Amino acid sequence: MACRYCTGTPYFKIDVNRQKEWRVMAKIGFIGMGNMGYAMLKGALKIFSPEDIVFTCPSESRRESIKAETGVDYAQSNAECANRAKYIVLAVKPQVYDVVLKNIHDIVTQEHVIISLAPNKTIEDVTKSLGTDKRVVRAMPNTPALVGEGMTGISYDDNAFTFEEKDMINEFFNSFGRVVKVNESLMSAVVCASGSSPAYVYMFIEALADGVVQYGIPRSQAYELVAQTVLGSAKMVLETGEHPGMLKDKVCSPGGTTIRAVAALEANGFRNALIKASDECYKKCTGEK
Ligand SMILES: NC(=O)C1=CN([C@@H]2O[C@H](COP(=O)(O)OP(=O)(O)OC[C@H]3O[C@@H](n4cnc5c(N)ncnc54)[C@H](OP(=O)(O)O)[C@@H]3O)[C@@H](O)[C@H]2O)C=CC1
Ligand SMILES: O=C(O)[C@@H]1CCC=N1
Repeated sequence: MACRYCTGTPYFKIDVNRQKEWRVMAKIGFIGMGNMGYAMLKGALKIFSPEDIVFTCPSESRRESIKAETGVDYAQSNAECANRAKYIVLAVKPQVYDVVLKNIHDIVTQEHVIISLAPNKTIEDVTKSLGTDKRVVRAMPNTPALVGEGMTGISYDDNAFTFEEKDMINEFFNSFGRVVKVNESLMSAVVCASGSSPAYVYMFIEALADGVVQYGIPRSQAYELVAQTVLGSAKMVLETGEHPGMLKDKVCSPGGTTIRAVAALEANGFRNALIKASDECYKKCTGEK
């Protein structure tokens, strides 16, 4: 028998009375509980209570373990999850979007707010699948949401949502970090800036730690030294408002250690490597070869 998560139709017939019961039970429904869904859930629980949330994912053991860990109840199918929440987060890979959107197609109403996380799916793509009267927010969060330090870019049609809904959308994304609203044409650039870039930041931390472990610092101390430095430097940019170049200059004593390291980075194409990484990321988002 086909798995209920893989078929295009809800696996059960919707019971109208049960539907009403579900509707009042949770505000936010996560479909998919992988890296991003779990990070957002954990972050959101710093503000929302478990009763405000419902989730689903195909693996029963994962559903049980997340429920045991967080107290958040799960739905047994995508359709049930959509039926139990107003704000539905599509935290699944783009490859399974079609099947998930078919699962929830008959459940989603004009009252729902669909939050789509896939980098290459436009608001129009999702509304085409669900019906053009359906309301979609496109969002690009990142995994630091897990520790309440996420960064999310969002895009939506201002006229499609009430003030209360816009407040709730902001409250939700702010519950696990910061949020900025951008024009949808800039969402691929947001993927490069904050969606994918945590991976390169971890590479930076790992490489810098490798560099100093050579000189005898224990690895755990190397990670602490480097990670706190990244955190502090990021905070300087956010909180002082100073240009990153000025902040860099303040570290580079004339004839000192830092400028020598900076020169080595420039000689090895440090900035260029990051700009080229953004180019590749952008191309992947937009489908360009
Ligand atoms: N990871 C990241 O840093 C970021 C990811 N995103 C986007 O978020 C989305 C999710 O990514 P990510 O969390 O990394 O992916 P994962 O693969 O880690 O998680 C996907 C989740 O969806 C579940 N799933 C698979 N098939 C179905 C189905 N048919 N119905 C319901 N659930 C299903 C998976 O279950 P199972 O594991 O059992 O297959 C898993 O729980 C993607 O669109 C991604 O591009 C956006 C920003 C950052
Ligand atoms: O790599 C990806 O496709 C997803 C989107 C942004 C981060 N992870």
